[in-house]
Amino acid sequence: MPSSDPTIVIDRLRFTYPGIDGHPPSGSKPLIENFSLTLNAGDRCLLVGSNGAGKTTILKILGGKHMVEPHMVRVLGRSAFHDTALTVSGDLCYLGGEWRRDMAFAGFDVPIQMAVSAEKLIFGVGGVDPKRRVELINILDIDLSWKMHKVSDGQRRRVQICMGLLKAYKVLLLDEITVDLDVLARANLLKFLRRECEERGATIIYATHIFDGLEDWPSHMVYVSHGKLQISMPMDKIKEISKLSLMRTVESWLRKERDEERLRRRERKANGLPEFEERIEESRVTGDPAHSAVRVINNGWAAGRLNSTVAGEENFLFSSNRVLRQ
Ligand SMILES: Nc1ncnc2c1ncn2[C@@H]1O[C@H](COP(=O)(O)OP(=O)(O)OP(=O)(O)O)[C@@H](O)[C@H]1O
Repeated sequence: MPSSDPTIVIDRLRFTYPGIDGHPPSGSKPLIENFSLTLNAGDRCLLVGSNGAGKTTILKILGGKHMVEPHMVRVLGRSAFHDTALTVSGDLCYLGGEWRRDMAFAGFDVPIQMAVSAEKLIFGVGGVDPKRRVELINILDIDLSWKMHKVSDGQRRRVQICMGLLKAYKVLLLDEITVDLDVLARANLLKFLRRECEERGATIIYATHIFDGLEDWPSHMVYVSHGKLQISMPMDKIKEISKLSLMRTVESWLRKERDEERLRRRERKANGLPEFEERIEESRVTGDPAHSAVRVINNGWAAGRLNSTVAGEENFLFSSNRVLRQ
């Protein structure tokens, strides 16, 4: 029986990406601010927002990849960053950006395109219920003899998703993982995920820009803009308020946000200010490159259990910051 305690509690979350010394650059504005959300066992929450709104950041914080104060984010009553047993046990599972590029296999990062069979990869994941494994192989229609360096992107993704879902998680965080899947594979996967919530009481947060086949999937919707929670509602409430389809509803929210943003930019410009708000990083200021000749070389490196890629090649104007939890 699933416990009646909430599975996810976010309480006035505030987060700023760390600078080179592991601390937020002084004077920087938090990326995520005053963000609260509670979800229970069985909830399927769609996380939506425009590019750069903060969805991935929120999922990574929930997945224990960024450090925040322990009381701000509780997953299954624990702090994911401080309590590594949450992810090690498989109770908390995060499938997102880095996972799409490399995959965690038996505790190691191995390239997704190596000359190895799907069978070897899938059966290499230990501590798995064999019935669940067979079910996932069928749902994702995987041919176990596929060699990973000779399959299509979508086929490779199916193997990867299968591996990611093998353990019976209690909380699953999905950062758009279905981009390469064909319509059938995506529909089957969504059906499977829904059943996981209904029958096992799993909680899923799914960040996506693709609304095909999602009309009746979520139990909750969360809309985030500029790191702030705009809407958090059960799906039936959303349907009461908006008579539009899910995609059109989200489109109307984003259009309104963009129009307001454009108006703000026009006003800034009219007042002689730079059109785009300047962002403070380290002791340097970045923003509209036309207004700032400064190159950004900070990569959010923080000591301890955080690492990051280091850019700073001569021709790079902007680095793609990446702070990862090992
Ligand atoms: N490592 C980092 N260091 C500093 N800023 C970052 C870092 N990663 C992301 N950001 C900034 O945080 C903001 C939110 O990024 P995030 O990836 O969470 O957005 P998103 O909603 O997932 O966007 P998308 O829909 O494009 O995936 C962006 O403005 C981005 O520039």
